[in-house]
Amino acid sequence: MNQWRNLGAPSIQLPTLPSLHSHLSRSSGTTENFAIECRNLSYSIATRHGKLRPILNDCSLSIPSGQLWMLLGPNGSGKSTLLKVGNILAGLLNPNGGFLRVKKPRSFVFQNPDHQVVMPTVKDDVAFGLSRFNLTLEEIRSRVEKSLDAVGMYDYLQRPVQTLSGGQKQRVAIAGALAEACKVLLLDELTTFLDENDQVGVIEAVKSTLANSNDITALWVTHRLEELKYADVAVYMEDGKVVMNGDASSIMDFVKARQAVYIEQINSY
Ligand SMILES: Nc1ncnc2c1ncn2[C@@H]1O[C@H](COP(=O)(O)OP(=O)(O)OP(=O)(O)O)[C@@H](O)[C@H]1O
Repeated sequence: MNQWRNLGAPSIQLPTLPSLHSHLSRSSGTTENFAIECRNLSYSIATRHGKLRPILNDCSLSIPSGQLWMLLGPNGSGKSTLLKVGNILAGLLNPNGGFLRVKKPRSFVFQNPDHQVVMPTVKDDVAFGLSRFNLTLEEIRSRVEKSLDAVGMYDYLQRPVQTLSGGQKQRVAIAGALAEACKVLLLDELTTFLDENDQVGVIEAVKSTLANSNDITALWVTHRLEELKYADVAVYMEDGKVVMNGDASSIMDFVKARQAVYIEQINSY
């Protein structure tokens, strides 16, 4: 059973920060317009020596519905962990403090395309998660077709999944989430194993899905600076913290400046 299809876990409201929560409600009137909202979120793991090791430290983000946000940062900065905490469903991870709300239904799509598809054909794969809803065959067919159309994979309806490229598998996985009426897509480095064509195909599929829906939101983890131009907002993380968020060009400048400092340090040794 692939986990990305599990939907419907409750939003969590963590026990701390009552004053901050009431401040949010007061200042914005409502927080309902945010698809993902976290405030001062922390997550630690217990080490073998019984100590707590912080992985996420005081992270705050408010992502409005309908937007594509990208999460960048060096290896180990906590990007995937933040996404997994946002996925809370199936008890994947439990944060230790802060406030988190993620709109439902939400789906998590993983890095490796071969872990996304489970059924023999494209249409069966997209229909797979719909069996637990009380839908007629006609409704299932309509949802499968519409969601494949949304990611540009309608013509592949009958194709055996093993004949698809990595990027096409990722798009089928996203179609599966859309068929289940997913409102939040949590996308973890989907383009890592893809060639340039597939990379562009996947990100453009996500972008056009959001543009045509208005209320689907995506949080996209990436290492690729060239993908930033698709983002409404980009977030840079370091050492488990959100260091900065802003438009693509300001984050690009920031990352390049960070890289320049790093290279200078290496060269000075
Ligand atoms: N279950 C775990 N047990 C121990 N350490 C963990 C666990 N999960 C994450 N970590 C550590 O937390 C830190 C953040 O990991 P995470 O995978 O979130 O980083 P990332 O920014 O997504 O990295 P990358 O870009 O390499 O994928 C890393 O140092 C990682 O080793």
